[in-house]
Amino acid sequence: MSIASLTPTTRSVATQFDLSTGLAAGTASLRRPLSAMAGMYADAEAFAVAVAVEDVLSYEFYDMGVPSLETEIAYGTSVTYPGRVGDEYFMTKGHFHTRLEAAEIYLCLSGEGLMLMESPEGDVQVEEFRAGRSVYVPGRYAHRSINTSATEPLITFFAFPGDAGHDYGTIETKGFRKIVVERDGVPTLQDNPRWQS
Ligand SMILES: O=P(O)(O)OC[C@H]1O[C@](O)(CO)[C@@H](O)[C@@H]1O
Ligand SMILES: [Fe+2]
Repeated sequence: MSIASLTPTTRSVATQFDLSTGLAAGTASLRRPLSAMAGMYADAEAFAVAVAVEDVLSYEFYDMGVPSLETEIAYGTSVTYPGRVGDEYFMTKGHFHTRLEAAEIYLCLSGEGLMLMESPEGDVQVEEFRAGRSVYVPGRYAHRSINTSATEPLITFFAFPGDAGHDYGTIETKGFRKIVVERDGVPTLQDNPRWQS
């Protein structure tokens, strides 16, 4: 292959991700400390205590700066760290896509967890993440990654249409219908007591 024959671009076409950390040296990630998750966890008291004790990094991910165009593919890695707020596992905020019909694909690189998905009509789907397993998030489904390991980060690679956009407002206002908590050492799906119709 002639590397010189590649079309010059203002953006890098190749990125080296460290498979043990999920991170790309020299590329800035978007970092979400626990304090950025106010209102997301069911146990508000446990959340306040956890943030006061130490505002740890709960997850980080990459926005590789792909143009927001239908013809482009936004991608990156996402790293959700192990931890809990009360009985609820560390998780991403979660979102619908602004273009609701836009789907997304995830490949789990390491760790273990769940993808929680929910349609506006209230259909809830849960899929398992483990190394080598992909999870396809259909269009119209809000999605949230949840790390169910007590020790290992959940590392995924994701890709979605460049013009999908992120609608965080709906989840910030209403929450997901379901949450995942640890019961007798087992990840368990239960109704979200803070969900608002
Ligand atoms: O955007 P959230 O819900 O905080 O979670 C971050 C994850 O979602 C994505 O936006 C992909 O949909 C990624 O950047 C990352 O995997
Ligand atoms: Fe998404």
